[in-house]
Amino acid sequence: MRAGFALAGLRAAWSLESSFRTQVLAALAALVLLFALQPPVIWWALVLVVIAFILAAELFNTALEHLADHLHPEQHPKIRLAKDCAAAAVLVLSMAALGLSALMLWQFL
Ligand SMILES: Nc1ncnc2c1ncn2[C@@H]1O[C@H](COP(=O)(O)OP(=O)(O)OP(=O)(O)O)[C@@H](O)[C@H]1O
Repeated sequence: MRAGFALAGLRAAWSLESSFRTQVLAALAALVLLFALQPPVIWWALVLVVIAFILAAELFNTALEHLADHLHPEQHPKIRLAKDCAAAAVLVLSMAALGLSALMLWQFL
């Protein structure tokens, strides 16, 4: 079952990757902030989309790391490039989330 495989992926990322657990906790903190500030619905949509993008990027990052480590356990500059770019994707989205949080606090506090 497709959903079963996806849930297995979520469970694996949660148990293996501390960065995924950190991102999930940050997402929960963002939801608490939304409930506390009660901003207009567009802000809820923006925050939910950014949360989904970050968690999805983190899952792709985890998938790529595990695939690379399995297929090529030795050090290689191309593996470094692939892993660094995947990590950079998560960083870019995390910076967008920080900017969005700052804007929301500035607007509604
Ligand atoms: N096989 C490799 N060859 C070359 N460089 C590597 C290799 N594996 C890891 N690196 C370098 O080490 C960094 C960390 O890789 P690692 O697989 O340990 O990820 P991680 O520390 O688990 O990252 P994350 O916190 O995103 O899960 C990579 O971004 C890359 O620069």
